[in-house]
Amino acid sequence: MTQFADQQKENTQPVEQKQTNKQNVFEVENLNLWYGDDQALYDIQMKIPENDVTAIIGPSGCGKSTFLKTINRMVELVPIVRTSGTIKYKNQDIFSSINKEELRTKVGMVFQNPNPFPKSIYDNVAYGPRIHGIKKKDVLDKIVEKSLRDAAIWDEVKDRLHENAYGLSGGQQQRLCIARCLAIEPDVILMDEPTSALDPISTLKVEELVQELKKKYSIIIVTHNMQQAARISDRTAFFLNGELVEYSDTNQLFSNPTDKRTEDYITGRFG
Ligand SMILES: Nc1ncnc2c1ncn2[C@@H]1O[C@H](COP(=O)(O)OP(=O)(O)OP(=O)(O)O)[C@@H](O)[C@H]1O
Repeated sequence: MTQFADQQKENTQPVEQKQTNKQNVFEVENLNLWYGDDQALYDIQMKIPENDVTAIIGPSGCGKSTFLKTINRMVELVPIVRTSGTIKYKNQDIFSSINKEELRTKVGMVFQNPNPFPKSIYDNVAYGPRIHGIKKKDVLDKIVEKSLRDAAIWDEVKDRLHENAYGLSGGQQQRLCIARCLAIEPDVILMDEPTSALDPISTLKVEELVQELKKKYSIIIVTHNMQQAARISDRTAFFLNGELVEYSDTNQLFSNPTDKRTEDYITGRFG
């Protein structure tokens, strides 16, 4: 574990946007978002590199989930939402150059509570590919096996693929949901507190899985758990009251934060 800083610092430095050699999967500029008259995100600027694990931390209500749901346009399911600013996914403006369905195929999402469909394990994973027109059994069989293997759950379910997914434990259900997400071949996986409903052993399995998945996917994970962010992420963004206060390499953010508010939060002075 990284040591948290305990030095007092002046709150004068700008949000760090360190350049990396990697391409960015997302480039967010001047993003503002309102629910009706209430503003939830303020002028967010953020470049998210590919094949990194990017953690989003911050106290309850600071806008973490809203931000996550904005970058795959799920937030628009709330009718009163209004946004301004630009978000580019691989250089394409997500509001004008790519349609929502295509974006959501490329940017999959895993939620806080495992939410398998009331179907068999097999049919849960085959659901997305079938919607995308894949009908042949041998092709679906391969996709299902590969997705379950990549989600590190194949060995546990290979002999019960046609049993109902609700018969799995919570941790297994969450890895099944990750397999379901992988089956549509996304580039990016958004995870909204994916382990907060899981026991410590299931949490560890999902954390290990995230480390494997980042070899192929870019992962953006909202977590309340700062130790988890420190363990599994390459970069961390700290949100507070709808603002992005600090965004940098995870080691730096936890060991040498540039903003006093970040330091207060990671040292447990509030939140
Ligand atoms: N559907 C909605 N309608 C109106 N306001 C909303 C809606 N969803 C979120 N908000 C408001 O937007 C702000 C940010 O909420 P959000 O859920 O993004 O925060 P969060 O950091 O993810 O919180 P938590 O850690 O508790 O999940 C809060 O003030 C919240 O009340």
